[in-house]
Amino acid sequence: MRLRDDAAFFGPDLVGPLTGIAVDSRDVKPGFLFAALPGSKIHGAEFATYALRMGAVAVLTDAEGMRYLMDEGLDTAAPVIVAKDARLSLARAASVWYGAQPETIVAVTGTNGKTSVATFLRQIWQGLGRRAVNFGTTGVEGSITRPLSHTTPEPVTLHALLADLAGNGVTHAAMEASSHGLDQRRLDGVRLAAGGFTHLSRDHLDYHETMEAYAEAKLGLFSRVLPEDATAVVNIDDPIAAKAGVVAQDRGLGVISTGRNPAAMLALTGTEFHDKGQVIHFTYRGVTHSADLALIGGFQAENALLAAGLAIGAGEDAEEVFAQLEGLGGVRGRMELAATRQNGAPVYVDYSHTPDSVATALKALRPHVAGRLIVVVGAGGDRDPGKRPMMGKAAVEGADIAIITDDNPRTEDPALIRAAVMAGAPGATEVGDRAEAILRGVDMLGPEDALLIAGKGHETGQIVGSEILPFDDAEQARAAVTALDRGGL
Ligand SMILES: CC(=O)N[C@H]1[C@@H](OP(=O)(O)OP(=O)(O)OC[C@H]2O[C@@H](n3ccc(=O)[nH]c3=O)[C@H](O)[C@@H]2O)O[C@H](CO)[C@@H](O)[C@@H]1O[C@H](C)C(=O)N[C@@H](C)C(=O)N[C@H](CCC(=O)O)C(=O)O
Ligand SMILES: Nc1ncnc2c1ncn2[C@@H]1O[C@H](COP(=O)(O)OP(=O)(O)OP(=O)(O)O)[C@@H](O)[C@H]1O
Ligand SMILES: N[C@H](CCC[C@H](N)C(=O)O)C(=O)O
Ligand SMILES: [Mg+2]
Repeated sequence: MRLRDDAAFFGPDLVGPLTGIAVDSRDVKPGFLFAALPGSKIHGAEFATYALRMGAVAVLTDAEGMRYLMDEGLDTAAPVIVAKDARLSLARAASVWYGAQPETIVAVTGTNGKTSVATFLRQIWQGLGRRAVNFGTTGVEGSITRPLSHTTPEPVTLHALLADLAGNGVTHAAMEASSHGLDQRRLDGVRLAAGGFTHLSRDHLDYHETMEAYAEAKLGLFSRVLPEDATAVVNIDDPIAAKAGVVAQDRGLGVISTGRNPAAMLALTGTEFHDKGQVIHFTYRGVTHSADLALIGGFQAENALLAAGLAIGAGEDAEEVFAQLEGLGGVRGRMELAATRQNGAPVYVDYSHTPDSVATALKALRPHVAGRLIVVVGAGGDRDPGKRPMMGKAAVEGADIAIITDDNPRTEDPALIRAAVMAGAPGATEVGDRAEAILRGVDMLGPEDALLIAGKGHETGQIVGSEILPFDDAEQARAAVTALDRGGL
């Protein structure tokens, strides 16, 4: 294997075949290339000696890593490859190493809506008879299922997965491109047919620091990762997504614009909400269409349309794609009707964990609620602290009653996280224990009311410290309804 000309080689040529690639020294086996990457806490080069002891036969690193190795006086017969951008070289190396990828791969980015769009796209493909998967936050779903620990896996895991999918006959894959994944070049070795952009709002500033840097990371999908024969599908209601369309157009890529803006090529022109979802009217290249979607929330219609645009952009016939829309099923933990009280009041579980998505989810429910809208919400620990009061504000502004509780505290003090959320939520009630908060919310429900449990969606555990305790919002909602309606409490 040769990494392209943006890398320099030090030491002797590689002797013998490589047997694998690892980014973590603890995963190295004899014959491996060890990618010693710059980290947020430590440089991977600090683990090179250990990796070599475990049998690594080559090391890939950057200039900083090389300096460290020279300062340490690393004495090895193994070649050291120094790349300008070691993460990019790793992505390309992993792509070459694993080789096979499904024929048609689409990536979707944006602060919210990635999992939803990827899932809808997979459903559209499956409806058209394709062997398809979506993968990201909820693992690999569709024709094949697998667990995943990242929304966008790092390159070695990603390319091992793509080769596995291709080997199992999967021809179509819809993947999520997280901003961390784009910034760290995790998907730069993936051969993409199309890329989508939902919208950008505040999140992950603990990592990106500024909204500009966050937007720049997302735009990388369009300025760098998509090949020139790919299509960009962007929601032009959002200014940054619209900018992605311009970036793509400037590079000569095909562009399909979507959104409520009448100028969009695939434009959402009207919505009628009903009990089970919404009838949408839309135009594509000037021709009008309608579809009855079994999905709650205007934003879900926007996601469905973006998914349709991506299917078209990746080569499907538009009319056949639109015929699939009525069959779309909801996404686990996204506006999921988890339980209904005997008096008819619904309890929804939604993965809204940013200020914008809390506001969007509450706004989406409003037309369906004649009485009071109640929300149970909290913010995760070890994540952007600046979003906490903004989430509290979105909760009290969008709901009639807000209960502030714990999400995943991780290594932080949960009381301090709640205090930060409460600072933006005057009039809200604080209930630390999430199960109790859900029970209290369910207990308040009158016949015309509705409850939204926001933040954890499909998650089945609560991360407290370094432990993951079993916890499932939908299950807790059902338990609370059963206990209250059958007189169990
Ligand atoms: C903040 C972030 O993205 N971190 C990623 C980064 O790790 P890091 O910079 O913190 O690494 P570090 O601990 O400083 O270590 C530096 C290097 O030394 C290596 N190491 C470390 C210890 C050791 O014993 N041996 C060893 O070789 C590490 O593998 C790493 O390559 O590089 C690692 C290897 O590529 C990633 O696994 C790791 O993801 C961590 C686990 C993570 O939690 N990432 C999250 C925030 C993330 O990526 N989330 C997005 C979703 C976001 C969304 O909601 O949209 C995702 O795509 O999942
Ligand atoms: N198009 C959209 N516009 C605004 N909010 C949305 C949109 N789509 C989804 N949401 C909100 O964001 C939440 C998360 O949706 P989804 O899981 O599809 O996003 P995601 O981008 O994959 O999130 P993550 O970054 O955590 O993986 C939903 O539960 C909903 O509240
Ligand atoms: N991918 C997001 C998920 C957040 C989910 C929420 N439940 C939390 O723990 O903050 C993140 O890692 O920031
Ligand atoms: Mg996701």
